[in-house]
Amino acid sequence: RSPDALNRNAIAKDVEQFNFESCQIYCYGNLLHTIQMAKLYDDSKTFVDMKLIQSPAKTLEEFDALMAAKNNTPSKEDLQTFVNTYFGEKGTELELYTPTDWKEHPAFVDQITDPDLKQWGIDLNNIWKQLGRKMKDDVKNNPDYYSIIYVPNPVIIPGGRFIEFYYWDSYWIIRGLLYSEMYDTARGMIENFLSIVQRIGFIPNGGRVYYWGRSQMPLLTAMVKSYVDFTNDYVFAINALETLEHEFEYFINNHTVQAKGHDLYVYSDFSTGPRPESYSEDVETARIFETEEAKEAFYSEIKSGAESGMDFSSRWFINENGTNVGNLSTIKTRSVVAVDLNALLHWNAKIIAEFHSKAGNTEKVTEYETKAQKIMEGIQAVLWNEEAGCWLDYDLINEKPRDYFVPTNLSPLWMNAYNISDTEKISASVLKYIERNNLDQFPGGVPNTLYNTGEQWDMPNVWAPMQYILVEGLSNLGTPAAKELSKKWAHRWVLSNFKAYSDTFNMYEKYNAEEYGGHGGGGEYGVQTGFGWSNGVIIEWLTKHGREVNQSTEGGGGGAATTRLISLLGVASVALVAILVGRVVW
Ligand SMILES: OC[C@H]1O[C@H](O[C@H]2O[C@H](CO)[C@@H](O)[C@H](O)[C@H]2O)[C@H](O)[C@@H](O)[C@@H]1O
Repeated sequence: RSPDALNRNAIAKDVEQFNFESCQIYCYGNLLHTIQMAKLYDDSKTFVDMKLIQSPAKTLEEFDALMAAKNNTPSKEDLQTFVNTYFGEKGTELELYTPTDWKEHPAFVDQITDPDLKQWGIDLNNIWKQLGRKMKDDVKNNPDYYSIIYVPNPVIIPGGRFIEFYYWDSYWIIRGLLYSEMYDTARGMIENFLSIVQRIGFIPNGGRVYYWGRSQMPLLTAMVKSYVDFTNDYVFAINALETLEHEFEYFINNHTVQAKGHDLYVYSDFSTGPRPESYSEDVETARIFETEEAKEAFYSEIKSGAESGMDFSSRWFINENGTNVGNLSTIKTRSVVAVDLNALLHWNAKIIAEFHSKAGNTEKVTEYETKAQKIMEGIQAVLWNEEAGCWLDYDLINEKPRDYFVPTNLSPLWMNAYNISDTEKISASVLKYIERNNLDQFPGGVPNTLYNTGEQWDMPNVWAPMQYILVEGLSNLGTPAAKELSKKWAHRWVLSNFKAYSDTFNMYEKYNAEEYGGHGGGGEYGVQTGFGWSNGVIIEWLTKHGREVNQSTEGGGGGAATTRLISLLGVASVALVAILVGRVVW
């Protein structure tokens, strides 16, 4: 099927509401094109994060005047002068913010036995203060001067180049905050998202206008569920219901495809043009396409990949032979029915039904249970693969399952998108699938795919949210063998992240499956530190596993215990050298 078979009539009723004035500067148009193609900055995201000094209209007028004066061919210096004159520093719209509910010693720290890991838990809790941001009042008063989208409450950002909120990152950040007992900050972030759905109709990929037309994994409803599980505040959930339903409908209305007679869902973007934050990169990759139409289709595929959060990965490559061997120019995200998105929409419907049940709205309970059931039937009929013994993404172009490992293949376990009465059978098949793909062999965690393409969501990179999906999914499955593997992988992840932290005092956005304690790389920007979701997952697992995990337990290659021994040996040799030269060095 061609992606044009998507129901594009419904497009963008919501996207049309995305009428920020500053989009004329930051989302599309000649100014964006000219400045970004001049490559004034090493990271293309820098320019679109800079604030305007004049209004968008005045800036465009001045830009047109420059172009006219320079015969439409301004030099790089002319453009740099223009940017220096009409744009301010990036990131000045945000202030560092220490959340008022931050606690020095949250109770989770007392769950950790190993003294080094306990200190790490304290350090991670401290990092929330470094990642806290609040918007300056000027953003509220003059939103047209910024690419950042105004939100009323402080946020915790991922870190590094990611200085604004990101939608799916926030799920693991919010869970970490809840374990750190920062309930107000967590609720504030959820309220920001609710306000965005009320204003715009959907949640963009991240908190910038240039992410127009793409969302990310719809985890808002699950964020509310997490908050309720910690606080029992069902009134909050019930008050949010109308907005949660709206977001659910946004996905259903704009992401539906048909496969084997079932309605299923694909990641899909609705804007035009290259990604503003990676503009020249996309234009250059698109050079291979001859027509404007083909280039535009490529831009859509690429932005749909960003909507999935896995930007980028061989998971989305479909070449002419129908396999995943390829590169970014073969990206076909909109033709891949993604297991995670479907399981997540099923989960959304179930949670919305549960909140309606608390409110006593029986008709709505039936409505959402029915929606959940329909999605589940599609997942079972199209995505469950008896031969593989697991769920697999489905290729709409070649009408066949994609038998390539991605952690999201197991996401129905995490989101309970399977028939509980099949638990034993599913457990046996899924464990065989894990064995067949040798997924337990990696010292640094389970990689995102088994193919090394140089893209950041491929081998050997390994990501906290994906480890979370695997570990929590196996734990949910609940059979002794699945629980044992879940625990083993959780301990391995904690210890490997700890090794990286002990070596560098950094938490990374991604790690390296092949190297115990190694960080990730590849893709179009350097590895980032901070880092929101990595910290959130570790805080949750230190809480859940802190009594058992310690540096002498298996961490992949005997890692942490060996590291400790090596550092002790290191200290001993420094001492020996000091004695030999007759000086005391400490
Ligand atoms: O600028 C390139 C891309 O950066 C983002 O993607 C990556 O970081 C996000 C924040 O941690 C994360 O949510 C995403 O999964 C990462 O791949 C951004 O989301 C992309 O839209 C952007 O093109």
